[in-house]
Amino acid sequence: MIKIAPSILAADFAAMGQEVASLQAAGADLVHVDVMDGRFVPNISLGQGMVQAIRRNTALPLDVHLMIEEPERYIGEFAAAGADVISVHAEATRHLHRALGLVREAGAKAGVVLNPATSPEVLRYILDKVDLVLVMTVNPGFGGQAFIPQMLEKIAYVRRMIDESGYAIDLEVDGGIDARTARQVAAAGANVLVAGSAVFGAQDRAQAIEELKSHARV
Ligand SMILES: O=C(CO)[C@@H](O)[C@H](O)COP(=O)(O)O
Ligand SMILES: [Fe+2]
Repeated sequence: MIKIAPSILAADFAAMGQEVASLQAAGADLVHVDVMDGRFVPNISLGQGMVQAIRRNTALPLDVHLMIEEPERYIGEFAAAGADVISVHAEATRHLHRALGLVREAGAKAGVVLNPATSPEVLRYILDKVDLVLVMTVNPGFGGQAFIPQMLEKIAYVRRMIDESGYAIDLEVDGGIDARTARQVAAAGANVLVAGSAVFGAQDRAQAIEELKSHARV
């Protein structure tokens, strides 16, 4: 089953309540929330207050993508704000294993994110600690970037690692996902697709989500 997680980075921030509320009826499975600190990535987006406000406007699970240095400092606050999944970048913490444990202790599902240049080998000893692996298909920091095709090989490699581990772990991809790349990433083994521009840039969001799902059915 393919799940679509629209990224609210591409939404109208001045109308976030309505933007988020419209997603469930449009067929979204999760709401992807990009948190950027201006240090780990060269952009600042939103924080715990916005996550709380989004929580009040949807029953969909909140998939919080932390693009912040030393994410362990804020895991408790994002969990309290209503995050269902909290994903931390492997590159942003010295103690990835501990950070993932903190996410689960805080009551959220734990995700680990890999930048395009990061080897999937970093997952080798932590697969028992994660509910989700997120393979970045662009360099994090901005919406609307072009998909990096070399990531298809990494997605397929991570899919094999997950299947061999025997754990129930989602494989998410993020960045440059449209109908064409949706088909490619799903064929490589991804089952959760983040889409910002492809959903919020469409005239009809329900149609855009259905189109992504139908292209990903392989
Ligand atoms: O985490 C990020 C960017 O850092 C993403 O979630 C983007 O917001 C996805 O946007 P599109 O590439 O789909 O427009
Ligand atoms: Fe993201």
